[in-house]
Amino acid sequence: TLPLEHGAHRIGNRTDADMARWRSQRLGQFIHWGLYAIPGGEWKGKTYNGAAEWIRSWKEMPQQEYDNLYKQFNPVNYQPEEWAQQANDMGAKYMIITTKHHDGFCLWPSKYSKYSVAASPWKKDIIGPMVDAYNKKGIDVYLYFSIIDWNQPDWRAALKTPADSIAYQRFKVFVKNQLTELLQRYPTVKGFWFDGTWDDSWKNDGSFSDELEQYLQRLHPGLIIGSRLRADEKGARHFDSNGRLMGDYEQGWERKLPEKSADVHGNDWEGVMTIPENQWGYNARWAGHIKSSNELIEMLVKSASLGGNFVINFGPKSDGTFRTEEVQRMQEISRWMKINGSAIYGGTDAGFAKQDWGYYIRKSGTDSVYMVVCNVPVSGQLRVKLPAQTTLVNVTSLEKNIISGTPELIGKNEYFIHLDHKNQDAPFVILLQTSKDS
Ligand SMILES: C#C[C@@H]1N[C@@H](C)[C@@H](O)[C@H]1O
Repeated sequence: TLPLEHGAHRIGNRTDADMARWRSQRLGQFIHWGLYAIPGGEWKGKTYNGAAEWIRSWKEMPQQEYDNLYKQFNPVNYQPEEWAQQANDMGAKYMIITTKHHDGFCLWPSKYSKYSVAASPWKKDIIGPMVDAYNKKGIDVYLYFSIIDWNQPDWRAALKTPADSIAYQRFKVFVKNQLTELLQRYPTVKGFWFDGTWDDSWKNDGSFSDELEQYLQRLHPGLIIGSRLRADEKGARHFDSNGRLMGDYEQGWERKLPEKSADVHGNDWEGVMTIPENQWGYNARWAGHIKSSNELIEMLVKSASLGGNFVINFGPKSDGTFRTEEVQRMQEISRWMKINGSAIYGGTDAGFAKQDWGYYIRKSGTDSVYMVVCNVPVSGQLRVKLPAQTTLVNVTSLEKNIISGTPELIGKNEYFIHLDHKNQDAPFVILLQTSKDS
């Protein structure tokens, strides 16, 4: 292995209580909210094909006009308690909020930037009431923070001249000041979700990102920071030049999920997912494929079965309300989680071979293994193959009228579970109690 000063400083997952709490939560809510919700993907009658929160980068978007949108930010229907209530009903155990996206607009009245809610008609802090409302519901809060900041004159994507380096030095002080300010203002937050760390200026400064991460951990012990913050001294991101994960969990699963256990190498990881194909901020016109609640539930189940967290993204409108399709999905997921949440919370990779009918999830540290059935076989029966020296003690379903009769033993550690449940309109869950043969 290469001698790295700014590569991974820990081999293997964190074992402390803060990380165990994160690992048990499994379902999160991402919220992308900011000035981009005002145009909502449209500008002077034309629609922007990319993600709505990137509209400022659209060549036909006059950037000065975008930057002046702060004069219209006035979310008169913003009700953080309602946001927290619907997230709690959905079963989210943590929430990630964009404090500042790439456009640099701060949803808190930062001392270090004029480009914040303080300059808008709204004037007031958005983040504080949100953190309080979610924490009151027992939901942890993580702060999304974009390193890219199109509003800061000292931001550079690359350092081409000595003047660039001097400006970027000032920018790094600005970043450290804002992150310190966020931790001082919102001491109950559990971590940062960094983004916008792909440019050369950041990638080629592994020592700074390493020192910044250690500084933040000292300032706020237990802080959880994913692999997207850092680069090592050779510019490697997420995994250092020796292939070891940097940060506390793999944070690269954006709009995609691992397929099998081998894809995550036993690391903690988190997948973040949009409901449309690629819209994080509010877009008035959702085009293309819009994921159903069943699709999102299956992704959540798949993530838990592979030992990872799953975070569903929502993009509130500029007035502070949520679009109907998003409210519908929160309500449908809420109904499913109220019946089946025990299979998700504290769930992890069961170590069983994947089956066509769905996913196994082990309740961490126990012999309880949940079967989440997404595809009922035409035979109407489910094959269950247990590891060697394992006996099936009991089989129950989390809903009534799922299983018919008792499981049929068909060979060494292999059973058929016969189903009563024919018309499947959502995944259903069967709990296997197993025991190790003495
Ligand atoms: C690209 C990109 C960004 N990363 C996602 C989490 C959104 O914030 C998107 O704008």
